[in-house]
This record gives sequence, C-alpha cells and structure tokens, in this order.
Amino acid sequence: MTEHLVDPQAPRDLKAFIAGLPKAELHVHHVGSASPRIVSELAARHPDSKVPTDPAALVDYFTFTDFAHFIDVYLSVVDLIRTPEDVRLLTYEVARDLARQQVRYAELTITPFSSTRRGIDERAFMDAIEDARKAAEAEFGTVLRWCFDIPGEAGLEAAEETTRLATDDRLRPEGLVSFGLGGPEVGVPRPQFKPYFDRAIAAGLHSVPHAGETTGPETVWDALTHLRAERIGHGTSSAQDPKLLAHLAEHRIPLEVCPTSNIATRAVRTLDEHPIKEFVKAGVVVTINSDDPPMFGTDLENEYTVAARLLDLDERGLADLAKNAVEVSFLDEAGKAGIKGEIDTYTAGWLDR
Ligand SMILES: O=C(O)c1cccc(C(=O)CC[C@H]2O[C@@H](n3cnc4c(=O)[nH]cnc43)[C@H](O)[C@@H]2O)c1
Ligand SMILES: [Zn+2]
Repeated sequence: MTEHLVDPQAPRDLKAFIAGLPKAELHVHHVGSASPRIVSELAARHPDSKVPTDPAALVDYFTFTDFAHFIDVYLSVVDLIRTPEDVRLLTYEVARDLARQQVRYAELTITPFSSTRRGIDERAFMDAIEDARKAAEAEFGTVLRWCFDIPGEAGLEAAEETTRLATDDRLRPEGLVSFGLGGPEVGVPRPQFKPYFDRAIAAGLHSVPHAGETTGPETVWDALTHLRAERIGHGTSSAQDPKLLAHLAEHRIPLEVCPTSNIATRAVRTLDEHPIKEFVKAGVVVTINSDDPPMFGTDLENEYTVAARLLDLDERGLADLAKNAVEVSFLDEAGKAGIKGEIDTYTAGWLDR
C-alpha cells in the first residue's frame, strides 16, 4: 500500500474543504475498494488464502512492481469473496467508506464473471449487491450505481458471461447503468469486444471501457470507434496524441483520471509527470477518481488533494472538478441538480466564513 503517495504538504485548509465537499466517484472498483479491515476479516474467514490477515502486513502486500503484479494481487483478493454474504458485506462497507468522504453518488465497477466463475450463484450475487445498494442509500444517503466490466484477459467466455448477466431482464440489477472492460490491455485488443458492447448498448447501458492506461493512444481510439465509449477509464496515454485530445475535447468524452493509481501500478513514473494538466489545457473534461483506493494507499479525498496540486486549483476550481463528475455521471437530471446545488451551497458557505 503506497502510503507515501498521500501528500502531507497540502494546505490544511484546502484539505478540510475537500473533506466536506460533496463528491461523485465515477471510477472505483468493487473488490479494489475493500478496506484493510474488510480484507483481513475476509482473509480470516478463508484462512487457505495467501492474503495476509494482519492489516499492517497489507502495506507490503499492496506494493506493486508493475501492472501485472497488481492484477495478480487483485485476483488474490477476488479469491476471498466466496459467498453472497461476502459480496453483501464488501458492498455495504465500500458504501460506508464512500459516505464518510461525502461521496453522494458512486458508479462502482463490479466484475460479476469473477464471482460467478468462482461458484457464487448469479441470482444470489445480484440480490447481495442490490440489498447493499438499497441499505447504503437508506442508511448513508449515498446513491450507488453499477458498471459491470468484462475482465478482458479472461477472454470471450468472460465477455459472453458478463453480457448475459448485464442484459438478461430476469437477472439485470436495477442499479446497473453501464458496461466496462478492465484488466490488462497488453495482448487484449479492444475491437474483439465490439459485439458484446453492441448488445449491452442496445440494452440501454452506457459504454465506459478502460483504455490507454497501460497501452498507447491507439487503444483509446479503438475504445471510441469499436466500443462507442462515452467516457474513458484512465485514458492516460491520450496525451501522446494531440488529434485524440482534440477529438475527446470536441466530443466531450470525459477521461476518468486516477492519478495515484497510475503511480502505484507504475503506468506513470511520478505524479509530477502525470498528464492531467495537458488534458485540461486541451479542453478535455476530466473527472477525479480513486480506482482501487486501499490497494493504492489513497482515497477520493486524497485524489482531489493531488488534483489541486497538479492543476493549481483553489476551492472554486475543486468545486468545478466535483461538478464535472456529477455532470458526466449517469445519474438522472434531478439527482445531478441536487448534488450540484449542494456543491454550490457548500462552496459559497466555505468562502463566506
Ligand atoms: O476473475 C478471473 O477469474 C479472471 C481471470 C483472468 C483475468 C482476470 C482479470 O484480468 C481481472 C482484472 C480486473 O481488475 C479490475 N481492475 C481493478 N483496477 C483496475 C485498473 O486500474 N485497470 C484495469 N482493471 C482494473 C477490473 O475490474 C478487472 O475486471 C480475472
Ligand atoms: Zn479502473
């Protein structure tokens, strides 16, 4: 867990502003959001796992040599989720952590294939996430929506299964709004997933694949052309292609930027080399996200602190960033207006102190 990535230099006042700012999180993974407490609780429930049961030992365990190592570790945590009760506990606790950070709305990326192939009954899986979603909204006031993603490296069998689970009217959960594609990009060309995205889009889901996280801008083009991406997960390498940046800006295709994730998986060398500033300069809409927060030693508040430094933002700039995420989310218009109003009221109150 890369704790050194948390910025201790950030002005205390700005940190306090960020802590209270109502936020939306658009790129955060279900299993990747398991807190050290939940990971150790699940590891203790399933002692045959190689995941440490001691939260302190997780700091080393969650330090990654590269993206492939990150995926290996990620899958060892996936292996801890074996029953519908594990799924419900994880989902509910993730919502609690989001609510604590004043996250009013989150689109949580879930990989149902990883659970059903490990033997969790598909109906029980859907019931567990939906039960947690409803409880989280009632108890914490945080609205959750789902993005079901294909784990690309698991191939077309995974694509078929994910599409079936996302489009079968008898199974599809009420909270499902979008369809994604995750995992490694190297050796996993995006175009092969076109028929699955076509079916998901025809069923009313939004297209939000990962692209350009660990490969070049051509993968982002592929995601736009073949998968009809409406937002791009990461899109980091877009900075290498001025025509792509112009296209993203012109068509208002937002990038879901996750700065600390890119350092932790070694996709980008240092935060100062992160291309977020180039995205903004080119007029691309960016949103700030945490990806797999406990695994990367971060949370959404820290990502906003990082963004404030990299983009040189004051309170108003941070509020605009938070409103970007609400605006390009898949929440209904009334819900968007409500959160944007809250952001404005909070910011005005803070600046009038
Ligand atoms: O579950 C399986 O059995 C399985 C078999 C083969 C491959 C996979 C995967 O590749 C799962 C990867 C999983 O990783 C998630 N994730 C979390 N953070 C990121 C990220 O920063 N970039 C890409 N993927 C990420 C994602 O949800 C994938 O589904 C699984
Ligand atoms: Zn991701």
